[in-house]
Amino acid sequence: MTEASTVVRVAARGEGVTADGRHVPFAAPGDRLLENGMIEAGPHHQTPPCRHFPECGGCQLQHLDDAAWSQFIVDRIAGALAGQGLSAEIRAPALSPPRTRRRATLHAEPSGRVGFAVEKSHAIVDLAECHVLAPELFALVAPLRRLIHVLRPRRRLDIHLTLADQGVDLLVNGIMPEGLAAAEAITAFAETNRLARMAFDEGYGPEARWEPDAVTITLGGVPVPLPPASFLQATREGEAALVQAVKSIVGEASIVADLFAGLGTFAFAMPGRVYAAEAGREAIMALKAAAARSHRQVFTEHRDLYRRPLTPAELDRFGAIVIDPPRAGAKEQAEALAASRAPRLAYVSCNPSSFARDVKVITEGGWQIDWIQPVGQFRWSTHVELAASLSRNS
Ligand SMILES: C[S@@+](CC[C@H](N)C(=O)[O-])C[C@H]1O[C@@H](n2cnc3c(N)ncnc32)[C@H](O)[C@@H]1O
Repeated sequence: MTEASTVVRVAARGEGVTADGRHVPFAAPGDRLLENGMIEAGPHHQTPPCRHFPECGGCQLQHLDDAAWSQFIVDRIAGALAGQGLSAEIRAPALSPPRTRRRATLHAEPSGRVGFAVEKSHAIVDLAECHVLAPELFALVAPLRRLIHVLRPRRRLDIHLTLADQGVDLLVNGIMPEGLAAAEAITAFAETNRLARMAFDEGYGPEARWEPDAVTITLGGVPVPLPPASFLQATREGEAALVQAVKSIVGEASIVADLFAGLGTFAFAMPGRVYAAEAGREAIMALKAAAARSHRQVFTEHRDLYRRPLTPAELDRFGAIVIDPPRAGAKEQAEALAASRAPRLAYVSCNPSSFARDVKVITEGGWQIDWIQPVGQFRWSTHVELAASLSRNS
């Protein structure tokens, strides 16, 4: 029998919850809350691997072993569905290993501190180690610190790092360096660290100061031009798990719609003809150029799917539909999907709450959820991603 003080689950924000409903920070399922307020570690409580945990805002769940983290992900999805009166088969989550994050935003203070922001604060943890970033990204932290001392920013900078085909693509927001000393320091930094690109943006758009070769990211075997700070799935492993799930849903459909297509993560993985819609101008132009160059049958449309969702009649032309909206979900598009007669739908989501809300609308139109593949690509964080298979039942 479970004691009242035993932690039985992890809440959406990451704290443990006891059988009698008390919230306990940094407690894992199986831990016990003692009378003196201390936690007695249970079998799923692991020693956090990083010295910066829990101050660093990059991770919230390093005290959970992988089994408990998986269960958290499944519970989060099941809970969001239950909130809408829904349930579904939820498969075992595909977890990305440590040190595989290929895209991250770090912050730098004028003092030279470089790292993630402290949870619920503006302070920055000066990173001495990181167990989630790909080694290529982490290797830049110390050299960045030295560069910041030369650039002498007046305010905090946001540094977007992306691992591209040619190396790391770095975009620094908040400064446009001027003068010879800065120019020389930037060139030396980019050259020594073999950067693919280094760009700066002070609010008027990115300006590349280093880009020896055109920067690309290969998606589905196609090198796609990579605009600075583009959306990409956070890890290669996460991308592969989502792509595999989407491919199994789409099957042999000869024409597929990829809605909220980004740079074409799913469009370029599809076997047949693809229609790709995306509101980001740079992204859809990159996708279009890559499709033309690689002779892929991908038809692109620069379209705001919140203001102008595909209509049921437009959707009915496709053998399968893939939708991967931002965190807010796709309320307007979900309403049209509910009325569409397209046979298959792959809904990819980074937010179980908006997913459940949209899927509720879609199922009311005669669809059913076949299964859900969760993906944990933000290791030790409370972010949850998923790909869901839906088909018409009437
Ligand atoms: C979660 S990302 C998915 C991108 C892509 N499917 C991938 O896996 O790389 C969501 C995409 O939706 C785009 N987006 C945001 N709002 C949009 C809108 N109103 N209409 C169309 N696309 C939008 C973003 O630019 C972004 O590329």
